[in-house]
Amino acid sequence: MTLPPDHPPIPKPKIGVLLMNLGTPDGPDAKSVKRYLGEFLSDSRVVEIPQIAWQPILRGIILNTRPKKSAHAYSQVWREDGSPLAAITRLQAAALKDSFGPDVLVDWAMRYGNPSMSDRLTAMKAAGCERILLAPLYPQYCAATTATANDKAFKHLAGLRWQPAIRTLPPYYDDTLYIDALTDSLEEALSALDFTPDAIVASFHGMPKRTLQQGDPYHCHCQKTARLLGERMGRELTIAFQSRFGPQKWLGPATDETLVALAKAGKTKVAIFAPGFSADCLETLEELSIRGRESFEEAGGTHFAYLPCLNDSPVGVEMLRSILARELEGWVRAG
Ligand SMILES: C=CC1=C(C)c2cc3[nH]c(cc4nc(cc5[nH]c(cc1n2)c(C)c5CCC(=O)O)C(CCC(=O)O)=C4C)c(C)c3C=C
Ligand SMILES: [Fe+2]
Ligand SMILES: [Fe+2]
Repeated sequence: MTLPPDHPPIPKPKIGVLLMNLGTPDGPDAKSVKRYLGEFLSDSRVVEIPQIAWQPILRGIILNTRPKKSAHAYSQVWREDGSPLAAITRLQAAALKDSFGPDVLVDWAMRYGNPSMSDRLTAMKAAGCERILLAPLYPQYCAATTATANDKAFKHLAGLRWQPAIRTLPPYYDDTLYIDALTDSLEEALSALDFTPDAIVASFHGMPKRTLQQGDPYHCHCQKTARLLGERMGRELTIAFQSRFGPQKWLGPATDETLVALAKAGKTKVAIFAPGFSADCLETLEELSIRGRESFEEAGGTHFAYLPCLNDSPVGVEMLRSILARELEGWVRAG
């Protein structure tokens, strides 16, 4: 059908899959980190203190002290292709690119920083995506991660005359595909070690404890992932929560304290991994692999191994492909 000359162009209908992760600074320097943290920590889903009280603390204290320290941490893990979190998410999107047929576009975006969700959603619309699967890459649901990523996408859609139809990827913390992928990945990494760990620590990102009482299912999702994984692997896992921030009480036990307690209890050989992160990042490569090792060894630990996230490993990508394909059912014919 030919359109009248004054009709806006209508591209061939397509489907979009948007992988969404947290975000990261553009560079490992204090200025970039300050910009990133300013956006991240101003999100009221992340810091649930009224903005009128929080912004003076954030702008007056935190953004004048933390960026320099964090920039140093980022510089220790920065790769040739950029921040690990962004580089790995980009590789995951590239690996999934041709998975769902020629009419399905796969792209990626960050909740804070670049590439921005608005940019990538605009590009998807321009390419003809009339249906979009938003995929927050967080296995365990948390308002501070999953919900805010979806919120940001919906805020962008609120400005569109012609909105695409939307689906969101549910959390997959207890999905057999995820538990199996973690099991395969961990067993391979454990069999390559030159020691047998006395303990295996599953470290999840922490959250303020009151979010559990307020009804966020994050804590329960983490516990269930660890239980299912332990059952599947036939070994006990030690669960811990990392990255405490600010003076409030956070979910525990804390990862740093757990590592020290293990070493002091004579469990001097430890392997640690972070099942809640779909990609290695500052929190795993610097906080666990560098600083975690230091505190463990200072407390008397002798053998320490950090086991990588699923990242863009074949088993990790295959798991993502399967859960995304399931969410696309009815939009894309199986095949
Ligand atoms: C109140 C503060 C924070 C909450 C709540 C929080 C929740 C949360 N975060 C992740 C995943 C990641 N966080 C990362 C970095 C990071 N997180 C906080 C604070 C909170 N996180 C800060 C201040 C930082 C920045 C680094 C620093 O200055 O220490 C990252 C890594 C980003 C990267 O660039 O590599 C991830 C990933 C989850 C899953 C979560 C709640 C469940
Ligand atoms: Fe965080
Ligand atoms: Fe719980």
